Amino acid sequence: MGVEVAVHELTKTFGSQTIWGDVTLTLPPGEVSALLGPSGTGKSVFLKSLIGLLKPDKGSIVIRDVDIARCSEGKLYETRKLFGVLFQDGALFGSMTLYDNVAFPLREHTKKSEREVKSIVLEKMDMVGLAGAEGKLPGEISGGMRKRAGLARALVLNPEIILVDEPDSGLDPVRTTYISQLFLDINAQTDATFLIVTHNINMARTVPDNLGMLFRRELVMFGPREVLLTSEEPVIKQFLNGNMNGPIGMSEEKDAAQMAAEQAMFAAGLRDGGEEVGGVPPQMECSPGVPERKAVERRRQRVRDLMHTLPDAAQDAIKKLMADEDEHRRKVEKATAEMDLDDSGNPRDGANGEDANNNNGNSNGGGRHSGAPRPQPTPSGRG
Ligand SMILES: Nc1ncnc2c1ncn2[C@@H]1O[C@H](COP(=O)(O)OP(=O)(O)OP(=O)(O)O)[C@@H](O)[C@H]1O
Repeated sequence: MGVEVAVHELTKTFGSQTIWGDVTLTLPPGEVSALLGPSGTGKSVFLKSLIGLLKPDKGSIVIRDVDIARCSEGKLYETRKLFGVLFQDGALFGSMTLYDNVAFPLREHTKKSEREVKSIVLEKMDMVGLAGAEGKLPGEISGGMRKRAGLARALVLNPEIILVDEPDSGLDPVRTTYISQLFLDINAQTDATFLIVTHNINMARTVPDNLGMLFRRELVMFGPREVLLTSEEPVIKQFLNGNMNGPIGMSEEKDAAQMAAEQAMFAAGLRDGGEEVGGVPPQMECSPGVPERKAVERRRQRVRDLMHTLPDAAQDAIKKLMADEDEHRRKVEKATAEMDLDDSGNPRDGANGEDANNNNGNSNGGGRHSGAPRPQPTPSGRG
């Protein structure tokens, strides 16, 4: 299972500029979390602080009992091996083939033979859907493929924490959805803890288990995604609706006087440019054939435990989604059972007992193409 990342009262400044202060959040092990925030609020600085590339001024980041905000260089080096990072453009070496790019961390940080390197590189390239493209140069492929190659490289050392910086930058909406599903597939196959920094509202609404937002030099909120998606907090509503009506301004936050003047204009009918996107959509699923994410059941338990601490609107949304999800599972199980029966209602060869379990429940298969594809009925309301 991925590891927990516990951030406590973290503060980062550059000179007299406080980027954010007293940030406290815990990335639950093996779950997918996303961090939102207007441009310049320090999301990338936060990612860099998590991997120890930037030193915070105050607070702690505890991973497996090591506080990487103040540990020795040796411990930091060791702890960094738990991380895989996908930078915005994939950060590939332009003169190397995709194969050599993906092999790079293995050749740099391990003593594996070229045969072992090849087996790992091919496995990870397959996981990200790039099998066959090993000989290409980064300049010969699309931006989306470069990101996937960067992801394959981030995976070769089997990271337990995967950080992703703005995966949607430069991608069209369809490719953004594909890469979002790839993150969930990889989460299912590795059970690694994910943190995705994004501006993409659709991704934020449908992909993560948990959602947070940075604004005005602080973490406005962090928790199960239903909490942010049902929040009445003006900055969160404004961001999720992508409109001009709220505290986020053109280049910085608005002051009270400007807010009041604008409110009057919006009330008088000035259009705010956004489109109201209310409610909590169902979470995206993994690709057919990929084992279920282990995080799903753990998160359910965790959310049930903290349910009483959540706002009413979030509780209602969680209960409804859980009921829908149960119904969806029942349909999938029924369809799977029907698929495993012949016309006379008898189990088909190999579809009984252990064999059937292996096909559906094998989480050690690694590749996204392993295991029999499962039917995936679409839950109601899914786009
Ligand atoms: N090494 C540095 N030295 C000084 N200031 C820095 C440094 N790195 C980042 N900053 C400042 O920190 C602030 C936050 O930057 P950051 O790139 O983390 O924002 P962001 O939220 O990721 O923005 P975007 O969404 O536009 O990528 C900016 O004002 C930036 O200029």
